[in-house]
Amino acid sequence: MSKLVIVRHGQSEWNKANIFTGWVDVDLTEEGVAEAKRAGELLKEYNFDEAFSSTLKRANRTLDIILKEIDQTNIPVTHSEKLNERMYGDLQGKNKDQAREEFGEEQVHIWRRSFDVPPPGGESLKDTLERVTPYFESVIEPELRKGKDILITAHGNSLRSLIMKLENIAPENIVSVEIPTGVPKVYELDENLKVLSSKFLK
Ligand SMILES: O=C(O)[C@H](O)COP(=O)(O)O
Repeated sequence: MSKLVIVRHGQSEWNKANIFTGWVDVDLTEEGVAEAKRAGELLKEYNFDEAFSSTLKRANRTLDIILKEIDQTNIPVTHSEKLNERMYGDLQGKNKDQAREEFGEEQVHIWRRSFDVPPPGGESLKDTLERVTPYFESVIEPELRKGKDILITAHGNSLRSLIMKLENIAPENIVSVEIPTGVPKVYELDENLKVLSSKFLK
């Protein structure tokens, strides 16, 4: 049996300002740092063999803060842009409320939460899933199959892709899945990587 823990980064400066972020490399806010510390406190009983993160600072800092908090800064850490947030294209840098005024509530909701409609110049969730899943299967799954316990810090939409895969969620049902910032979700997996249990730690 192995454990997989996924954590969305703590609140970022652009989460706070309600701005589409995507690949823009913004930092955590003070509250985001506090959320990451709290995630660490909740993970004190866990012993990780390895950790993975994106190449974006908000996820990397979240991981660093958690590892420091649980006193496991010596484990191997791998960074990959395959785990980066969904590329939000022309929406990056735009305030989400202003985008709703400009393009309409429904269109913005479709861009944010539909499975296969990309925002202009950006990635759909499907595009994101198509880069996250092969990476997970080729790099992270082999470690889980060895019985290793793994921590991943990443982003709202890269983690929604992963959750779709792990929980076998159909494209029409992923629309309503939201991942809070800084709250660890723990999966217990059997040797075939079937999910035995999953829960958010609070
Ligand atoms: O990139 C962003 O703006 C956020 O991290 C995720 O945004 P969303 O909830 O609009 O997909």
